[in-house]
Amino acid sequence: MSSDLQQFPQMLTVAGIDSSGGAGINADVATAFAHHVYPATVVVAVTAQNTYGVQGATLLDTNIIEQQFASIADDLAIKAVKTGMLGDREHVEIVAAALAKYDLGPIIIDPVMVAKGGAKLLTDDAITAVKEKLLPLATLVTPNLLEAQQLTGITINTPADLAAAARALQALGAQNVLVKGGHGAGDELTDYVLLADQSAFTLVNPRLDTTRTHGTGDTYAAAIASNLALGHDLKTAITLAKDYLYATVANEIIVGHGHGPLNHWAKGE
Ligand SMILES: Nc1ncnc2c1ncn2[C@@H]1O[C@H](COP(=O)(O)OP(=O)(O)OP(=O)(O)O)[C@@H](O)[C@H]1O
Ligand SMILES: Cc1ncc(CO)c(N)n1
Repeated sequence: MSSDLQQFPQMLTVAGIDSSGGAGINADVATAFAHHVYPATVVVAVTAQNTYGVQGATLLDTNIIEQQFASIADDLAIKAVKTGMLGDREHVEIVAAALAKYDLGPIIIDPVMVAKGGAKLLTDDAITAVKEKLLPLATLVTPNLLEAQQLTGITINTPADLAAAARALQALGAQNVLVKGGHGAGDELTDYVLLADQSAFTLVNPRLDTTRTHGTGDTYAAAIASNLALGHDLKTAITLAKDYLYATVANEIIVGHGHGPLNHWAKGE
């Protein structure tokens, strides 16, 4: 369908719902709204979780997942898409097929594998499908250190290892790579970015002394997708997203008793 009316910036998140509201689709929607971007959602999984951990998860029937994509593609003008929790191999493949079928703009793949409390959000046998089906579609892939190691088989101990892992992710087909450093040691956290033109840069921030970091990875990728939907280039989109993420962690809100959610009002814009 077409219209001459100027469409409001729109992004799509393809992920799981978090009953406690802090991660997954909930974080993505909050992030998009805070960026004045309209979020559409393809729900892949429903989770029962809170700030202590994940108590249950159900993957939706693949037919309704395909239908959600079709409904959105028939009507909305999506300018960027991000994926989060995809659950298992079958769901990774269904999502990859839909991403290849529809033009949804730049594709951010957040290869979510394990939740903060340690619960698995992706089965082991799905990792091959992520590598073979999703990464070749990725404008940007945003693994944390553990996910980068799982996807590449490279143990990351040094900056050289980090650079090698990012290159290996490009070799698997991702055009641009952001390896997040939240799981690193020390007082400073370093994210490493390798762009398609082979230029690389780091984003360094102090580690904030807080346990309220539920949904940091989701929020980061959703902020990048939102910035791309707004028309920013990728480097600017990543830099602005990092600023947004830092503010949401730095300005704590007290919700729950474990790894609490972020403050999406922190920027107040
Ligand atoms: N305590 C903290 N202080 C400041 N920044 C943090 C903190 N924890 C995480 N971050 C930032 O959040 C971003 C995402 O971190 P991380 O590597 O933990 O991703 P993730 O494991 O995908 O997150 P999630 O657990 O939500 O899936 C990184 O840029 C990291 O620097
Ligand atoms: C639904 C969902 N997606 C992603 C994560 C990882 O932050 C989570 N805990 N829950």
